[in-house]
Amino acid sequence: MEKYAKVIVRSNTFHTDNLFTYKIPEFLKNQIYVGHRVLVPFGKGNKPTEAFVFKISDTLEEDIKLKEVVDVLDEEPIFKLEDLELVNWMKNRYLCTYIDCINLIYPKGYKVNNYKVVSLSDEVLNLNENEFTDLLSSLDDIQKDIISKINISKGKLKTEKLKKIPNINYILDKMSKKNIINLKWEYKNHKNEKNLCYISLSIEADEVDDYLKKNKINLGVKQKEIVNFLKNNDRVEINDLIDILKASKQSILSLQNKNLIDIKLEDYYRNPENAYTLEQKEIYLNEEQKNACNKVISEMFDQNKKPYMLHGVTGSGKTEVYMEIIDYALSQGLDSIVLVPEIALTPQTITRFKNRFGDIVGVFHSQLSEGQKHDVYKAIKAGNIRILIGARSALFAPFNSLGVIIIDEFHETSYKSEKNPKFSAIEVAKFISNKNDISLVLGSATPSIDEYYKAKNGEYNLIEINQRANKNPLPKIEVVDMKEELNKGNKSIFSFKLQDEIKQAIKNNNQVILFLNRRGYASFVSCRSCGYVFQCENCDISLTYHKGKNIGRCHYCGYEREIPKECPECSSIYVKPFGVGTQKIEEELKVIFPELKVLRMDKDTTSKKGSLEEILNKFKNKEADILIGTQMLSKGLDFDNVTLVGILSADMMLNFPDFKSFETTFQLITQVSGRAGRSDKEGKVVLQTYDTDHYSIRRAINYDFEGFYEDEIKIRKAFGYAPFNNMISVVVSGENENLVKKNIQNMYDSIIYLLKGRGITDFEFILGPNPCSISKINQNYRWQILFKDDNIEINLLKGIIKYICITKRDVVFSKEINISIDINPNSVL
Ligand SMILES: Nc1ncnc2c1ncn2[C@@H]1O[C@H](COP(=O)(O)OP(=O)(O)OP(=O)(O)O)[C@@H](O)[C@H]1O
Ligand SMILES: [Zn+2]
Ligand SMILES: [Zn+2]
Repeated sequence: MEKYAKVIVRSNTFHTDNLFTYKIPEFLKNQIYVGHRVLVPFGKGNKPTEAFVFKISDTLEEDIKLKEVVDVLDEEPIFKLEDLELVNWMKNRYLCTYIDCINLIYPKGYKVNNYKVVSLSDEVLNLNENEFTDLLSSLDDIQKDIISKINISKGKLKTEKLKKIPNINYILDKMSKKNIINLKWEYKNHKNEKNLCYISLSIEADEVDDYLKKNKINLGVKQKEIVNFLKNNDRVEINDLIDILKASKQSILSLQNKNLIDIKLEDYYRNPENAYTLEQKEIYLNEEQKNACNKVISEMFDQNKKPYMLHGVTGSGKTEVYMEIIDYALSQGLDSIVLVPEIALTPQTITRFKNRFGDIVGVFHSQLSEGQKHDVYKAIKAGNIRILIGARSALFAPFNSLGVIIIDEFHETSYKSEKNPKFSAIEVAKFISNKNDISLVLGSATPSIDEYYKAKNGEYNLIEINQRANKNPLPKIEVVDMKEELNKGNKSIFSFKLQDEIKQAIKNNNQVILFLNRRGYASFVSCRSCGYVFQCENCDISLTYHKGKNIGRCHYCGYEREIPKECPECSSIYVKPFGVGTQKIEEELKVIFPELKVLRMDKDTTSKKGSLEEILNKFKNKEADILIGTQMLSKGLDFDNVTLVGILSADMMLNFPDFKSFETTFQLITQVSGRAGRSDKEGKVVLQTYDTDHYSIRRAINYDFEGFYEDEIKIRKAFGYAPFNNMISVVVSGENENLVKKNIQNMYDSIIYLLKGRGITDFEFILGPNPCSISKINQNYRWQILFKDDNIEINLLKGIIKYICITKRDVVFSKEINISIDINPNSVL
C-alpha cells in the first residue's frame, strides 16, 4: 500500500502556506509519523527542505505523480498531536502562517544544514586517459577549472565553494545535463548539542603496569602523566585534563587506541546562572492564602474546570500561593509553568523559586543562547526540570505531564507578542489548559479590564485576597497638585511634600523609590526661538535627550545625534531640552540631597548583562538610599526597607494617545505604590500630578479597583472598544510612501469589493486607510486600516482579511511591502 505525507514546508513565502503532499518511499514507510520532521524536495532545483508532517494517508484525492520524501530527520516525531492542533488554532486565531506558529513551538536549537555536492559522473570516471583529454579539450576554461577543483578535493565538492564563479548554477546544470558531473544534495542534521567528554581508565588502576608490560606498551612522558592522573581520579572531563596537564588531544586519543582509557560523551546542561541572592524566610500561609490554594488544589484533577483569576492586592503574598500550588502539583507528579512579564526584570521572583525548589527550577526567555534553550528543553524532556519560569514562549515547553500554568501580573502588555504570530499568551494558555485539563491561574493586583469583564461574566473562578501578608493597610497615597506647587513658587520637579517625606524616610533609616515613566534626560529638545524640534532621521519621533553624551536618541530605532549649541533652522542659541526623564530626576536629586546615594534603574542602566541584578543587590544591601526608575519598578519588586514611594508625574501617562492609557495609568499607580511598606514597616506614597480629577487617578489613590473598573467599562462600551468588540489592525509599511499608499488603497478596495459581494453596504466598522500615529519607523512609512467587529461576524471579517492579505498577497501587494496583522493589538500606534 502506498503512503503519503501532507507536510508544511519551511519557506518564507506566503504562497507556500499550504499542506503539500509527498509520496513516502518504501524505505521510510515505517519511520515517518505525524509530527515528524522530514526533508522534501522543494522549489526550483528541488532543494531538500525541512518540512513537518501534519497528516499521513494511504489514498490520494487526485491521480498525480508526486515527488518523494527524501529522508526523515529525527527518530521520534518532534511535535505531538496537541502541538499540531495548537498550530492550527493559532493560525486561525491570529491570521498568521503555519511556519510562524511552527517556529514558536519548535524545539529550540534544532536546525538543518543542507548543501549541494558536485562530483564527476560515472561516465567521466570510466574514461581512459585519451578520452578524458578529448573531453577536456571540448570544454571551456571555466568548466575545466571546475573539473580540476573537483579532482583536487578528492572527487567531491560543495557547490558553495564555487559560488564566486558567475552563473555557476547555470553552468553546473549544463554540465549535469551533458552527464559530465553529478549534482546531489547532502545535509547535516545539526542539533546544537553540547556534550562533555569524560575520560576514565578502562582497567583497574593497579593492573595498569601489568597490562603495559604484558602488551609491551611504552608510554610517552605525557601519556604516563595522564595515566597516573587517572589512577588517582575516577574520571575527568577532557578539557580539564588538557588544561591541568597541558596534554594534547593526540596523546589522549593514542591512549584510547591502546585500550587503556574509555571516553564517554555526556550531556552537558548549560544552566544560566542567577546572580541575585535572597535569604530564606519561614512562611506560614494566612487564611486568605490558604483558601486561594485550596480552591485550585481541590480541583486539580477535575475535568473542564474554569481558569482561576487570583485578584490579590499588592504584597498579599500571591507568589507564596503560586509556590504552594506548584508544590502540591509536584507531589502529584505534575509539572508547572510560571509565566512572568519580561523575565530579565524579575530576578527576585526566580530566586524565591530556586530557594524553595532548588535545581528543578528552570528559566527560559528570549535572551538565552540557542544552546541554552536547547539544554532547557532537553532537561525538561528528561524530567530534570519540573518547574519552568519564563516569558511567554515558555508556554511551549515540552513537559510530559504538565499540571499547572501560572501567569503572574497577567495584566502586563508583554504577554501579547509583537512578533508573528502576534499571540496572546493568555489566550494560548487557555487553549492549552482547556485541551489538557491543566490548572490555569492568572494573578494580579490590577487585572486587565478585558479579563476582569470575563471574570464577572463567569469565565473565571475569581479568587480574592484583600489583605496584605503583613496585615498592614496598603500605603496611604497623598496627592500633590503640581499647579499649586507652581503658585507657591516651587519650580523644582520635587514638591515640598515629597522633599519632606524623603528627608523623614532617610532620617528613619528607610529607603525610597521614585517612579517616572520616562527614561533619558528630557523628552525632547527644541529651539525656543523658532520651535524647531530635533527629530529622528528614520522615524516620525522626536529625539529623547541624554545628557552625559549630549545626544538625542530615538527610542524606536536607536538613531543618535549630537545636539548642537545652535539651532540648525534659525541659528539661535536657545536650544533647550524640555520635559523630564529619569536622568534629570537623578541630577536634581543630587542637587537637593547631595549626601544621599542614588541608584537608577531604567533601560539605559540595565542593558548590560547582570547590571539589573547588581542594582537590585545594591539596593537590597542598603548601599543606596533612593532607587529611581521607570515602569520596571512596578514588576514584583519586594524590598523590606522601602517605606516611601514617590510618583513624579502621574498624569503623564494619561495623555498617551491610546484607548488603554487610562487603564495603564491606574495599573502603574497601584503597582508602584504597592512597593512601599511590604514588610513590618508602614508605607507611604506621594503622588504628584497636574490633573487631580481624572477618574484613573482618583480611583487609584483609594485603591478602588472595582470603582475604576465600573468607570472604565462604561467608556469602553460607549466607544465600542474591547472587551465589547474585537479590533483588527492591518499595518502596511515600506520605504516608498506612495507605494505604501497605493497598496493599502488596493487592499481596501479589494476588501470592500468582497464585502459588497456578501451584501454588506455599511462600512462604518472600517477605519482608514490612515497614516499610523507613528507614521514612520526605521525609514518605513506606515499606513493602517482598523477593523472592529461591529455589525459584522468576526469570522467572516477575518476570512476576508486573510484571503486578501495572505492567500492573495502576491496579487494584491507589491513585493517591497510589509504587512502586519494584529488581532486585538495592545496599542494602535
Ligand atoms: N503568609 C505570609 N507570612 C509572612 N510573610 C509573607 C506571607 N506571604 C507572603 N509574605 C511575604 O510578603 C511579601 C509580599 O509577598 P509576595 O511578593 O508574594 O506578594 P505578591 O502578592 O506577589 O506581591 P505583588 O503583586 O505586589 O508583587 C514577601 O516578602 C513575602 O515573603
Ligand atoms: Zn531655531
Ligand atoms: Zn528612529
